[in-house]
Amino acid sequence: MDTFVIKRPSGCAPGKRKREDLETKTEEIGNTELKHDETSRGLVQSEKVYTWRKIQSEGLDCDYSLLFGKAEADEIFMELENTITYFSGDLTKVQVFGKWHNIARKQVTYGDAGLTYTYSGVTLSPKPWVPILDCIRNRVSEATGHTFNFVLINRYKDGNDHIGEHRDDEKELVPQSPIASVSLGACRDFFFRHGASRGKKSSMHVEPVKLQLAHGSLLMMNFPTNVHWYHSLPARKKILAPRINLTFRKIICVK
Ligand SMILES: O=C(O)CCC(=O)C(=O)O
Ligand SMILES: [Fe+2]
Repeated sequence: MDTFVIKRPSGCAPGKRKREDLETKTEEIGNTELKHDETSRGLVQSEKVYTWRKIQSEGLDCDYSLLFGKAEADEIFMELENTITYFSGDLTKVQVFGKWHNIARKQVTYGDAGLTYTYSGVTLSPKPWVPILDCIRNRVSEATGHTFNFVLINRYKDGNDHIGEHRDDEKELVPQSPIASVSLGACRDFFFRHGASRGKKSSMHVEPVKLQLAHGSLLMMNFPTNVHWYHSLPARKKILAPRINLTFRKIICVK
């Protein structure tokens, strides 16, 4: 009888990473089901099946799913806490209308060698990939079919930390590429507001879109969301637990 070969390219929990290409008939199931398809050669392969929620409005197109079950998400969160080192010094400040402010969270970037991007007027190179980030990135690619060469990580120590309204519309991004936002830790509210309905002189009324980004979730922000819509993660004083968000992006490679 043919062997059942189950490829596990996506195990992100630290103890599971080396078990790729393991030959087994049994499989652990996290938050996702596993689909086993028998091919004509009798080879059985496994594939995770994700349940997606489509979020749409005028020029907004997002997909939301749980990428990791609780146990795996807990392990990934701990591994990130143990391995990720965040920016310090001047890189923890941003300039808004000429004035310097401390950002209300910690940040760092990782990515492919040779990439550069501009952050608050400074051109930087991302840190090199580390195994836990490779694992998460692979899982996102497996779930979405998209590839990414860069990640911006934000750490919110508690509900006081936040990010103000902005669009992810940097000129370094590959035009029309999606942004994949993975959330771990405390569940937080996340808001989208249409650019034309912001402020007192808004030209039209479009209902804001409010989401909750759960532990282990993936939010795909597809084109043209970031053309028309601003997003934010407001402060929530009652939240005491930390949260880590990773936005995987595709940056233009100029070599
Ligand atoms: O923390 C989040 O969910 C959003 C982060 C974000 O908008 C960004 O990094 O551009
Ligand atoms: Fe953003």
